[in-house]
Amino acid sequence: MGKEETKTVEAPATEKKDIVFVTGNINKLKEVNAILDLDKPLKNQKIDLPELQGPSTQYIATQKCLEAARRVNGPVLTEDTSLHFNSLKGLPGPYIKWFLQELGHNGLNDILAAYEDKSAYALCTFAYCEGPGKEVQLFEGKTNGKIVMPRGPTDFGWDPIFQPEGFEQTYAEMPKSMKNTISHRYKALEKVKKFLKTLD
Ligand SMILES: O=c1nc[nH]c2c1ncn2[C@H]1C[C@H](O)[C@@H](COP(=O)(O)OP(=O)(O)OP(=O)(O)O)O1
Ligand SMILES: [Mg+2]
Repeated sequence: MGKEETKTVEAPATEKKDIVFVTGNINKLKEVNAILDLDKPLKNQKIDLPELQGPSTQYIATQKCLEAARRVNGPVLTEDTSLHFNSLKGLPGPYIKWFLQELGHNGLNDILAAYEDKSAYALCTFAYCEGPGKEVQLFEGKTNGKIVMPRGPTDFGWDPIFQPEGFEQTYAEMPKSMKNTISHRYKALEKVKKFLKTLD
């Protein structure tokens, strides 16, 4: 009887549901786990969530996170990455995935051929939602750089054509350990880390 009682008292500690990181992108997951370096890595569900078009990266990130919370029915973290060309007033921005898919690295360079200014910035937006219909909180990280002809391994998105400010290498050329200390994702995760601590 005493044992039963003890169990009941301990229950609240495990009542809190684990946060699920919802992404269809394996490379994001790898970087997030490398950067967060938690004792207990984030749980992951591979769902390629629909992404609405919208007036801002914040709007798109918020809607995606709400959809993730609905599907998982619990606390979720989602992430959106956009790549903004300054000459194009920030485009392709959140639509970079489709531009990259259709045009490739060379095509993205071609778009900028008409402009002197090749500067760009990578923006990472993490979104947290505790459950269906709950408020969404956003955490942003931004890294400035420029668009260059592709250099380095081609295993992750537009890494070969993004050269961060202050570096001679593209994201793709530098060791992962270097990218993970200067990247848009790293900067956003610094904020996520602080926030996660407040939940403990
Ligand atoms: O650090 C990065 N370095 C290079 N490329 C990157 C990076 N991070 C995202 N990417 C690519 C993937 C996708 O082509 C687009 C973002 O689109 P985005 O919707 O956020 O990613 P996704 O659909 O692959 O995964 P998710 O299921 O989390 O939405 O930029
Ligand atoms: Mg996506």
